[in-house]
Amino acid sequence: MSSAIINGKEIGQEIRKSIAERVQLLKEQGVTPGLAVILVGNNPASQTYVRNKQKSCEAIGIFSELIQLPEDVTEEELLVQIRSLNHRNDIHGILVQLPLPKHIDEDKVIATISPDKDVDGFSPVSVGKMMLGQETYLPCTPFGVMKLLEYSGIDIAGKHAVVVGRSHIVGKPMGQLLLQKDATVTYTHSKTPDLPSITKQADILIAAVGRANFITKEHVKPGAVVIDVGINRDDHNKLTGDVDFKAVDGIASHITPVPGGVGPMTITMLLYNTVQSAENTLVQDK
Ligand SMILES: Nc1nc2c(c(=O)[nH]1)N[C@@H](CN(C=O)c1ccc(C(=O)N[C@@H](CCC(=O)O)C(=O)O)cc1)CN2
Repeated sequence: MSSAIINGKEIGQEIRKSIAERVQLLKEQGVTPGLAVILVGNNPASQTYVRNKQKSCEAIGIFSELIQLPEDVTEEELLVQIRSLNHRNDIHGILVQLPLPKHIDEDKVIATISPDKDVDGFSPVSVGKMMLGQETYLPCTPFGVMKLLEYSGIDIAGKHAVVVGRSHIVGKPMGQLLLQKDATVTYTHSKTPDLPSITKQADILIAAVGRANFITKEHVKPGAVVIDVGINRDDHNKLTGDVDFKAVDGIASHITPVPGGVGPMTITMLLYNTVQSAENTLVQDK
């Protein structure tokens, strides 16, 4: 029997409907949520993601502004743009599309975004608050995975979750969010010896290693929930996840496809965080 598919496109659409209602309520109170997106250089994948973010904003009534900077922009020029956006009342969320060119210090750039507008949830303040379980903007991809599990009725408490990958933007926060929902979390990565012996213990397996088809049937316990965060392109530019879907289908109880799984949720949660930020300004004004 095939595994149940967790459809991120459908779940994302459902969440976007409720975000759109919140946008309407904000507009009735004189606030239009605004997102500024900074894109440096000509990376084709980044251009696509940014275009999709803008289209998604437009579809639900969020104002979006694109700031395009050349590949050779200096770090200081980029920081000047961010500082200026930090002060604008019509901008509630700021994101810098990653990756950045090598000559720019990504950490410094992210730390310059005001924590109040850090709708990507990447800044040291946001990460620190998340670690402490305090209210903050959660990083969009792991936040989206949590919503996929919730909407699919998958219990987390008491489950063994294994995260494969330790990036700042997915692997590390993913484990933290699962831990906060009372999972027992094991972090693994590409250098973990005998990886299958650990991943095979997972009730919930998160693949966020950034290698096409890295997770095969030898890694998966029958009945596990498999979440594929990978966005890899093969030589023909075909999108492939970190999980060998065909091999794992039928072994996992639930699985996310690529495309159409986690990816659409990343943008949905960005919209969610931007609207949350706009709502926060109303609370602060009171
Ligand atoms: N500032 C940020 N940079 C990057 C982030 C991020 O969250 N913030 N994440 C990724 C890229 N990303 C968003 O920026 C992203 C990746 C994939 C998708 C998505 O919808 N994927 C679709 C397929 C789309 C396609 O055909 O290419 C899917 O999986 O169905 C959305 C957003 C790195 N940078």
